[in-house]
Amino acid sequence: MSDKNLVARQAARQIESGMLVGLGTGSTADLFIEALARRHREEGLQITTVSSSPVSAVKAEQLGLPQIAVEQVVRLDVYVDGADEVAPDLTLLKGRGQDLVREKLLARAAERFWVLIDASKEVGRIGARFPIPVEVWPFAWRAVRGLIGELGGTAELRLNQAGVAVTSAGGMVLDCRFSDEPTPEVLDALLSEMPGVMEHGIFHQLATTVLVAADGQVCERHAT
Ligand SMILES: O=C(CO)[C@H](O)[C@H](O)COP(=O)(O)O
Repeated sequence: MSDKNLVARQAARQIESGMLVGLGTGSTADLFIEALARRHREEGLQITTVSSSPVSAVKAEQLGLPQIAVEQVVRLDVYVDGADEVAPDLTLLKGRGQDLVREKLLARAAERFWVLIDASKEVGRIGARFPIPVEVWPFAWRAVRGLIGELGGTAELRLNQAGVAVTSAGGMVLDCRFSDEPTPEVLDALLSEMPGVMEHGIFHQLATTVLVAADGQVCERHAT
């Protein structure tokens, strides 16, 4: 069994009947949705789910998981998702999947936020491997790129085979790099208050537990 599958199953085992569970997006989140659906089907686990993206919503529906719309959510018991990078203080980098707005909304509304990774996602600092995704209103992308430049960063408009990549919330994505990198805390604050920004991929002080799989074992790291 792959490390991703192992960590997904371990997280699914920790879900209890009666919970409202937020479903993340990505290949690890997909494996968690499958493991959760198996428990619902075979063990009669009674749960309600809410999805962070149309892709996860379709998957949950196909597997028969009860769902509510994100519009109905005020608080949820647990949000479970993957990440692209995890720093030692449990700051995350997310957003390769382009569903940042709902992902952060659910992560913030959750009592607990469990992050599922394999050890390859652990980094010394956020942005070590991937650029920081910044989701922008389409009309604002050049202006935001200019503001990123004023902070000493560079920003590249994300493209895909169809041309410009458009997120599930209708935004465009600037993949940003900072040579003289501000701390994640400072960058989080600067990007969060920047006009034209819908959301960004730094998840600071949101994860409560990171489940890390390596060599067939899962260990848990908890926020202090
Ligand atoms: O942030 C995300 C989507 O926006 C994903 O959780 C992240 O990209 C990890 O994906 P995967 O589990 O496929 O490695």
